[in-house]
Amino acid sequence: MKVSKFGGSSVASSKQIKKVLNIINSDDERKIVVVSAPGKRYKDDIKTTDLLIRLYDKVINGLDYTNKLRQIIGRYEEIVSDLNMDDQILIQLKDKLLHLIEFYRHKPERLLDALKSCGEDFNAQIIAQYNNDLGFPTRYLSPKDAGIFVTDEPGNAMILEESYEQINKLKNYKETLVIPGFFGFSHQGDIVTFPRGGSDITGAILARGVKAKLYENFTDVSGIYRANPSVVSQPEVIPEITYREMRELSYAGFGVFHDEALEPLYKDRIPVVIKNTNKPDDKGTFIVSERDISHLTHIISGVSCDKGFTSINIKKYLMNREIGFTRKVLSILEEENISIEHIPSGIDNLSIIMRSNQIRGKENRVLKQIRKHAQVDELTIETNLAILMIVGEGMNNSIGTAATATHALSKNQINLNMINQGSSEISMMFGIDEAYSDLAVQVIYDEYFNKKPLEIV
Ligand SMILES: Nc1ncnc2c1ncn2[C@@H]1O[C@H](COP(=O)(O)OP(=O)(O)O)[C@@H](O)[C@H]1O
Ligand SMILES: N[C@@H](CC(=O)OP(=O)(O)O)C(=O)O
Repeated sequence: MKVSKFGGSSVASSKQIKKVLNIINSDDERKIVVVSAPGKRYKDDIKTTDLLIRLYDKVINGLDYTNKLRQIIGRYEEIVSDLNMDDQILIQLKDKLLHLIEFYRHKPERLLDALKSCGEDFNAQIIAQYNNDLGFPTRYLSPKDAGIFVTDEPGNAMILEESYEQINKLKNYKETLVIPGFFGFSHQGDIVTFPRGGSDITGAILARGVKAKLYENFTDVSGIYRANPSVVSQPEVIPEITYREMRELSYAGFGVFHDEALEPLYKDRIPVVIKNTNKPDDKGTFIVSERDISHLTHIISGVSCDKGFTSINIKKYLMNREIGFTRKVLSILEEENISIEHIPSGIDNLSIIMRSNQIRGKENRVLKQIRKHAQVDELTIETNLAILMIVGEGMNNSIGTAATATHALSKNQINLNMINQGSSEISMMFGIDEAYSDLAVQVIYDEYFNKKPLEIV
């Protein structure tokens, strides 16, 4: 059995939905289908999820929201009418939105999640009904009926382990199931969404639950490129990549597959393939637990860069001798509920790197607390930092990877604020100024994929 997830661009219009259904109906093993909300039909289009967030903003600010409501229903109206379906369903969708607005008006966090979930929920209902009308037995299943129970953290849900037992029973359905991505239900019965892009997570949860032989993730590109295609022109597609390589690359900005979607998959070693809805015969990229690195064509698999980091830099003479120093500093961040990403350090210095949105608005308080409790010699804060990540299983067995990268960056006047090599030795991380992030990816791509011969020891 395969679980197949179709992203927003794959279900953005009736034309795309027909392609999706051709793919599903051409393979009997595609029994569980996860769909996103209608995404962008063209470059400057607005995703339905973003329209729903705008609707929420209007409601919460007491503004007239009729136009926003019309715009959202308009997305589904276009699909329903192009598919020649009965437009009665549109009345139900509108009533559902109005009911949610009324019901949760005084519970903003609940309202936001409930409205956001409608994007995928409405699409799943329409797609299931249309395929069933075509004569392919198909059933819409809500995440509640599918057994997707999650933690009660609005916008940031995590699957509860006990869900998997109920999800496993989905194997018993005779029909093809269409399940909306992006949300689950708390034990109290509330809708709770995953982080943005979270339909990938729903697909992964279902794939693990039914122990699928393959999790297919259909999108608008023919696999994972070695670098973001909006930064590097026509990058190569990666044929095969391991979970841990993918985790590091998606952490640092490979938006094509959600980094949290790997977690449910890696324990049961369920392989993933990223494929193109518009070119389903292209091979795509396989994400697997292990790959043979004895005949590598490239030392590194890919390069990515993510912006929006902040670094707190601390210097203190004899820091290495002071027991509990790092703990003292980290507990200040913990008290402020700030999660941190990296802690590169030396004998007398320590940097703590976090996503800027974690510390925004709390900077002065945090610095004041560090000064007060840690008696440091120097304390600075750097914003607008980017993290450049060079990743590849081949790095472990090769020499000179770091030298090649640093040489390429320095030749292009890109200053390195920080270098960190993970103990896994499959990645190297550089802290650079945000302004250089695109250039850094381009020069690393050129260095490794446009000319560099292999040197394996
Ligand atoms: N390294 C990469 N490889 C492939 N696509 C990437 C990469 N980095 C960023 N992307 C972008 O990810 C997009 C697909 O992800 P997403 O927009 O979430 O698709 P979907 O609508 O299918 O969910 C691609 O169109 C591409 O622009
Ligand atoms: N629709 C949600 C969830 C999602 O996964 O969408 P997409 O498949 O378009 O990335 C979002 O926009 O965040």
